Amino acid sequence: MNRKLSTTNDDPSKKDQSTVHFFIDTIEVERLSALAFFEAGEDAFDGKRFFWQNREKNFTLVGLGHAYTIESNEDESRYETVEQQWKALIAVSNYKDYPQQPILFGSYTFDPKKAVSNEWSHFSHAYFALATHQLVIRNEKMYVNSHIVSREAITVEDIKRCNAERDELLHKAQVRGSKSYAKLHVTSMMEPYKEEYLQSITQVTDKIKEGVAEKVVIARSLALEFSAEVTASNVLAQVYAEQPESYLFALEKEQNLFFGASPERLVLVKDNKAYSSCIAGSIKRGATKEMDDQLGQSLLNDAKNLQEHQYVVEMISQSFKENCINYTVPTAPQLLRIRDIQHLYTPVEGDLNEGATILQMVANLHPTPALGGSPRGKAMDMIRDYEPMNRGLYAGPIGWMNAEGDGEFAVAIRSALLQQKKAFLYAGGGIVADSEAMSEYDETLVKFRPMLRALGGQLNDD
Ligand SMILES: C=C(O[C@H]1C=CC=C(C(=O)O)[C@@H]1O)C(=O)O
Repeated sequence: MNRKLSTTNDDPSKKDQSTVHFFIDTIEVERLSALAFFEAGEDAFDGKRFFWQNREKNFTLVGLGHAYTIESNEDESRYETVEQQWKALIAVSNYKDYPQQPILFGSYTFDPKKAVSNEWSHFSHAYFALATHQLVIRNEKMYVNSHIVSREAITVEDIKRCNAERDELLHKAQVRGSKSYAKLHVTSMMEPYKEEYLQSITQVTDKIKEGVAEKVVIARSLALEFSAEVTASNVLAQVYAEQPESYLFALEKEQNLFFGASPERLVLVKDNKAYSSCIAGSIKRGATKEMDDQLGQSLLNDAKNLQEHQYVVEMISQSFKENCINYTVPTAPQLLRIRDIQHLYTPVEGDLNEGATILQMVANLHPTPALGGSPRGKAMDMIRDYEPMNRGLYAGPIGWMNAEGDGEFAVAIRSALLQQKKAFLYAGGGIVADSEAMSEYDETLVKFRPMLRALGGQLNDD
């Protein structure tokens, strides 16, 4: 076990120059379920927890409690604000003395120019947290970090309290394990603004034919109600069991839980290399292997989907060209098959320019034409004008970064917002000149399916 008292330096907030103290403690643990650790925080840290697992399942991060939060409602500068505050906080830490670095986790809304409203009113345009107790499981090794950040001097008593709290959580998680939950009971399912959505597809298609934009992604929501309050641990356990091949994420803010299972990497930065993925163009899975292969082949040869995909490849390649010394992009897409859907997929990777950071990449890449459109500015204007809802965190960047600037962000699709007895699910699709409203509608039904299944809801054809 490593143990050190806090280090101090200037305040990370630009506004206040008083001293900040940052205490870190790391212990290595064994036999701990990430879900059980999340659940163990249910009483003491309700509303202040997060969960992340990467697509490859070799990195899991769970956060309980907030040692430090960074929020911003700025438009252009929200990426910079998070970056500066995190760097300033890290500068006062002695993280190099520990086997596990502190990690900042959080998410950005899809569109900072659109005021957060309706179900999203509790969230900021940037919402990040350093956990009080942070579990990291990486390549079979497990570490729990505890963090205290304070303007007051950190006393031996504070550290004792923090360690006792951690030991209590570990005991709870190890002894109880993760619970098994009864199936959730949905009492109503509504499609808000269905007519407006169908109409918006026609309007957007007409505008694209007029040459206003090439591609615009339009989304809609489903609203569910349950017979009883649904807990975050319950939902997370369902998502965990149901979506083995995606990024899993969950982020609490007070009584709100934003969660999902996304196939889409926005960017991974590791040892000065950057990796992104172009995912656009979709078709359902087939009931038999033959049907599945036929559907996959027809997707690989479908001009409309290839066009939708190509806009994403061009934009992400351009971003890599600007931010990397060199980069590689395969010449043709392959299939990415996940439980409910198949996508066209092109991975992109490159060696980052000196000094380029993960949040600069996130700012540069988001929104790709897989969630916004092409050209970006025109597509965003059309989403603001025609899409009949507020996306909030849906389709925004969600992920983490460590003290040395490595990290990963996914695009928060296949996602939902849970508010006790209510949930809102979100899905969209790329609209090009020859898109048809009803087939776009059907595609959203396929994309709703993972979160709907996790929440115990059913579509007519299930
Ligand atoms: C907008 C969504 O998916 C995007 C990502 C992959 C494929 C897409 C498509 O084929 O339209 C969408 O661009 C969503 O899942 O809500």
